[in-house]
Amino acid sequence: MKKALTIAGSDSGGGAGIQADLKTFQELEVFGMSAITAVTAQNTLGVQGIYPMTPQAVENQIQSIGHDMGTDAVKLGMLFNADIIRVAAEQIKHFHWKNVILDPVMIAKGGASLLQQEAVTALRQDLFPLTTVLTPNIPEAEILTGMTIRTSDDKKEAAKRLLDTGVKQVVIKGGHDEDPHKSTDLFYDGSHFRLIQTPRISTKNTHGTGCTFSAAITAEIAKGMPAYSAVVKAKDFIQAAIENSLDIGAGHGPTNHWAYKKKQEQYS
Ligand SMILES: Nc1ncnc2c1ncn2[C@@H]1O[C@H](COP(=O)(O)OP(=O)(O)OP(=O)(O)O)[C@@H](O)[C@H]1O
Ligand SMILES: Cc1ncc(CO)c(N)n1
Repeated sequence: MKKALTIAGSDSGGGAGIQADLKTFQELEVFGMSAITAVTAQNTLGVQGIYPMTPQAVENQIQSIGHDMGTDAVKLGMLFNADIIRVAAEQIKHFHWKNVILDPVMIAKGGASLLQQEAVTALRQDLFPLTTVLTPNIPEAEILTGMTIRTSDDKKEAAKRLLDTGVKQVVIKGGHDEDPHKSTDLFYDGSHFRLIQTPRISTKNTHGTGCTFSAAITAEIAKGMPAYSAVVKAKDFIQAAIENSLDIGAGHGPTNHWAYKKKQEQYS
């Protein structure tokens, strides 16, 4: 049984954060474990409250896993502040964990800040050098590179700049780009650019798309799949999850974590 650890925030609404990660791990048949960085009071309408854990609490959770169970891959999501980022980086180094997927979560849909502004430097300095796959959306990639991203060439330039910081591979996600027909993610490993494209689905139910996508990458890497193939599979997973999204709540509803597996079963 392969294992995956998510170090991230709790979403009481169940569509993003730790909850999305564990649901995705379960569907992709890896054993999911978690270290919670913050508890959010959240639903499909927005974030009503954020309660960060102490850095010690985060450290202790990671150590409990490291000393006993170990993990085949680690996913990092909402980390909230620089102290939590430092603790996560130290523990990843301490346990020599190599498959690190960093989703640099900054702002929730609706605008709530899930990462303190001054923590961006810690993210770059402490975590980027340990990162196997970085998965920013367009606004996050803009903040991390200091450039505006509009065109496909801008995405490529941003990907190059991100690799200069020590990250091994990057996927710049296309959920926020302006193409009304396609949602295009750009993968870059330092030598080849690859575009992963799917039809854009017209829906308001996109809460947790980013978390689910990077959790699927993590699960596949934990099972031994190379990074690019893991990203392609994760794109299929999130496409099915958005296509069959759940109309729960009055705002941005969650994606459907069952959909990918159901689709596989139908065709087999
Ligand atoms: N409307 C859509 N139709 C098809 N694919 C989409 C759509 N929106 C997002 N995606 C895909 O979902 C994945 C996550 O991308 P997105 O840019 O939404 O992440 P994010 O902004 O980090 O998500 P979150 O809102 O959870 O933080 C990507 O693979 C992207 O291409
Ligand atoms: C806890 C949490 N992590 C990440 C996101 C980004 O989708 C969110 N909304 N909530």
